[in-house]
Amino acid sequence: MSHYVFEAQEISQLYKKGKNTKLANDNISLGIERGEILGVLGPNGAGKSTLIKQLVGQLKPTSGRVLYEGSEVYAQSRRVASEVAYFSQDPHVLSDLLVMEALVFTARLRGMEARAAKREAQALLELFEMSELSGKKLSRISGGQKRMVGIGTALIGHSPVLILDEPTNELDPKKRRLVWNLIEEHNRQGATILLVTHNVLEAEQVVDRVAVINHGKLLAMDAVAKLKQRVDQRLRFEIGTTMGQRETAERELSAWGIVQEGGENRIRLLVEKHRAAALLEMIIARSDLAIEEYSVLPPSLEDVYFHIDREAEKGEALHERVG
Ligand SMILES: Nc1ncnc2c1ncn2[C@@H]1O[C@H](COP(=O)(O)OP(=O)(O)OP(=O)(O)O)[C@@H](O)[C@H]1O
Repeated sequence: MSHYVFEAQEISQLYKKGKNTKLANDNISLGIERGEILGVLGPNGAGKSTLIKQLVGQLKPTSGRVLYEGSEVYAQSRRVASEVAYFSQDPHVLSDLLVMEALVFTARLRGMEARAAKREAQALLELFEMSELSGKKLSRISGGQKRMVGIGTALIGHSPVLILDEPTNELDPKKRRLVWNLIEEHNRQGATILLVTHNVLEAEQVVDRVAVINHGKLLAMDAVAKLKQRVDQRLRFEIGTTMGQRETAERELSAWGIVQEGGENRIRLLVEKHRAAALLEMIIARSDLAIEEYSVLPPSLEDVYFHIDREAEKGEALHERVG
């Protein structure tokens, strides 16, 4: 048995619409190891959903091939459908069903006996604190509630492989925590899990390895700790400014390190360790910068992600200049 559950071999995806073409994935090779949680990180439009659709056999790569358990994914679509639970970003195929029906129907498709399917569906709805919605149509419940039903359909029946595309989008903090716990629990019970998310800070707590994708290219793939070594000579400054004053502070701070998106009046800055003391002195001395609070932290997976992306962009710019 291959130790890879899924393996992508040099896959590319060229979307064509009239005269427009888009190379969504560019020569990606990767393997998903049995029993791991692999996180796929990348900004909007990076090519993550395209990669997942290729892996599960919904989209045939323009070139390259995808193996599931060592053989071509297309040659075994029924096996993939019964073993791989896929939670897509748009899980509304079941929207004409009632909440309970959607869960039971999915469990039955995975081979569960009717009574066991109903029991598990009820248990999941109870856990989600959504039992009172069991007789409601999916099209009549809120976006977050629909997502939870989608998560339920991914979890019900305990598939050996889970593929989750943005599972915690639109969820409130309590539900997000619940979903991350359930993902971890399924993994402890042996499931291999592929997880696409923008929520890097939360994903960091659960993933074993991370693949970073941007512009259709695989920029890095490694264990979280290994990736963090790339930025371990840096510190993260979290800075809050007076409302409406962020830009002034940001202009000054950008000379000190890599500025990341932080929010309306927040700045996140990745700074080389040897410059941190001088930066602190500057922050304390310069009251004109309207900095109200600051903290200094070790780098997170999110910092690694920004760093890898930035390095790749610098490389590409250099490539363009040379080429
Ligand atoms: N069916 C399609 N036809 C043409 N272009 C497409 C199609 N699907 C995706 N694309 C384009 O391919 C690129 C990759 O899209 P993809 O959906 O894989 O990105 P993503 O990383 O999942 O993004 P997001 O995080 O926003 O969901 C984007 O530029 C997108 O506009």
